[in-house]
Amino acid sequence: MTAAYPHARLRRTRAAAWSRALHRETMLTPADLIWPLFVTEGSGVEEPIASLPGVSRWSFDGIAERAREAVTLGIPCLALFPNTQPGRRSEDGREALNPENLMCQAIRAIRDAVGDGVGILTDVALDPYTSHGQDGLIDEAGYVLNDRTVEVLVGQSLNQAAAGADIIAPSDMMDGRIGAIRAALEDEGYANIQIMAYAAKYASAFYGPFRDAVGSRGLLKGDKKTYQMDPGNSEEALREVALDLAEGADSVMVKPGLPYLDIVRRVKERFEVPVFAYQVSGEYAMIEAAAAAGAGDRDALVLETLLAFKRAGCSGVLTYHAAHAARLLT
Ligand SMILES: NCc1[nH]cc(CCC(=O)O)c1CC(=O)O
Ligand SMILES: [Mg+2]
Repeated sequence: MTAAYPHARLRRTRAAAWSRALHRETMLTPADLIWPLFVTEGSGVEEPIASLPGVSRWSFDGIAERAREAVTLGIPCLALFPNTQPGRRSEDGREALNPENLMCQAIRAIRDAVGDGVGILTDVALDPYTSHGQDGLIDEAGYVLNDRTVEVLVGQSLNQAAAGADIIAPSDMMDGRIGAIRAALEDEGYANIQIMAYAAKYASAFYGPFRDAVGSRGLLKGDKKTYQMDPGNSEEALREVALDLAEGADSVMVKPGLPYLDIVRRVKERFEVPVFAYQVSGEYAMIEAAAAAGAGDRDALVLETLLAFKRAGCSGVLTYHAAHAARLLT
């Protein structure tokens, strides 16, 4: 044991700004951020999303512009989510396999704009492409079929890989998809494409604004509780992570973020692998609403919450505040 009061005074090192800087254990930099972007059709289009104030869907030219901004801001990675046109959504989500879908075109627009100046993370799941808003194929009763969905997810992953994705990020929570996708990537010569597995993704009430952004909120009947995790579970998250790592994931994701930092910590301590968190749409909206209501300073709320992810053990955070935070940090 070290000295006790009055020899030990923890306030000593807090007394001056220089000393607080010197003793700070955790740092947040723009390199810790992944910036999610919503893609829509057309050109010169910016569609604000009402439930995500400050976030818009962009057509390819706008996506390319955001990529240039990311390079300037030092944000290393973009995550893409499409708002598929209603006419291209179907029961089986086959638009996910179209080499000309919004995701693939956005990948190419980013490459044309900045080359490999940013990493491109692509979401694998069928919800932006299905007419029923579920992440996979369903039977007559509406149950999401695991193994048949995995086959489609493999095709979706290869489609994204061919378009130039750097990180394949399955967010669907089907069993066995990481192993199937990894095997297919190896077979097709994509040995260096990363997989970031949404390993512990919970059936959360915080996803509402995202479903508006990709246009699936009105389509979704029921919930996703037969595949996403129960918020009461923590041991199960470790099991999910163990399986995804064994199947070939390079890094794992915990989602949502702030209410699940205990999971981040347990995963980091147990596995010592790169762990990421997704500060989801409802969390973003909550911070924006709090700031708008005068309940706190927006910039301070943003930086404190993002720093908390780093302190909990995250290598990085997927956040809609990425660009704003990076501007505050540079
Ligand atoms: N594959 C679905 C998916 N991918 C990312 C999010 C939510 C992200 C957010 O709320 O920001 C969701 C929503 C869901 O599971 O219904
Ligand atoms: Mg799993």
